[in-house]
Amino acid sequence: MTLDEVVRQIQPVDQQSAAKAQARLDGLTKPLGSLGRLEETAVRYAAITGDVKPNVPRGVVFTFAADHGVAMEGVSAYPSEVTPQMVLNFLRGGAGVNVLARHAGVEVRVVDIGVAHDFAMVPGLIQKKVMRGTRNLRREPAMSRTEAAQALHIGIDLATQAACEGIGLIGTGEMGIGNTTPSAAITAVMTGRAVAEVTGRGTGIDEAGHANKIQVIQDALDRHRPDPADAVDVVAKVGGLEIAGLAGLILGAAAARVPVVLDGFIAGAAALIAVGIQPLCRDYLIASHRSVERGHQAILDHLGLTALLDLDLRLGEGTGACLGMGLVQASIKILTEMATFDEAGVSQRD
Ligand SMILES: Cc1cc2ncn([C@H]3O[C@H](COP(=O)(O)O)[C@@H](O)[C@H]3O)c2cc1C
Ligand SMILES: O=C(O)c1cccnc1
Repeated sequence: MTLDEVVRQIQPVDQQSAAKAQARLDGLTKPLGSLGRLEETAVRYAAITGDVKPNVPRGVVFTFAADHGVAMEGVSAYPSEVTPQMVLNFLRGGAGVNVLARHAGVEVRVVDIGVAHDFAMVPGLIQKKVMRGTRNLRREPAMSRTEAAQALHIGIDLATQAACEGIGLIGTGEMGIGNTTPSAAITAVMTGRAVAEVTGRGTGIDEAGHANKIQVIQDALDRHRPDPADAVDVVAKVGGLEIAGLAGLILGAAAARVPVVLDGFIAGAAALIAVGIQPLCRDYLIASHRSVERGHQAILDHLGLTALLDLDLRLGEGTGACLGMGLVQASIKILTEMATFDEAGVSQRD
């Protein structure tokens, strides 16, 4: 599918199914509205899928890995070698996302979309490398428009394929040392906020490192002047391969009517790009948690989303998404397994 085809395929969510799900929730044995955000989540699931009696879906979290030329500017507390090292850790099942995915009963799929390392044939790794890391966005565009489009398509294809396999819930994950820098750049451009307002400390840089990171991002925006009305331009000039891949994943999932559970700040930046390309895909998003990273709240506000959890997480990988997917599963069970007042013979309110 071309990007235009995917964009055209995305439809508004189904308000009739939402109303039916809400009516069922209102008839369950509990004070009206008392399951709060869980009810809202079940309603959103029904609106997205059009299914008012859903089975608990199979879930997959996609962890896209890529490197960043801008890491050479000292914007991260960790070296770029960590990116491929963590990819191998994901494949062995030893990372945070693996643990929380097992806890939620969801699968992790690890995608090399642009790691600056040549992996041997590693079992389980989805090899889709567009290039060995982006260019240093302080000095030149991170990617060409063609490279960004390639990364978007990889995400679209993976979501489309997952939907064909019957996957009913998709989570976003990422790994890429330096990637809070392009994410903050995207956030500044797409929300119109000042760079300092949306730039945080990522893996834990100090005060001086933080000031440098803000300057690096400001230099990039001054140099490239990305056009907020053209989200592909933004992700190409100041983005990352995993961010473009995740934006494609969101678009592909929305086109297939599969709900997407967003992780934290980097996922949020990808969502800004996806929604910039097709505003309708916003309604296919569920925000799992509010990240510690400064700027994440600005993204949630811009998208009109409220996070389900606030656990002071700042890891990424898809860790928060796994927890959020567990809550989506819980909300579906409430919708389908709980007894109504009639069924249970419980008296309704006067
Ligand atoms: C061991 C380790 C595991 C990680 N897992 C996710 N991240 C997270 O930290 C990085 C972003 O922060 P920054 O922009 O400051 O580099 C990304 O790789 C993100 O996924 C990790 C970082 C480290 C060091
Ligand atoms: O919110 C996130 O996704 C995040 C924050 C800091 C570092 N890595 C990821």
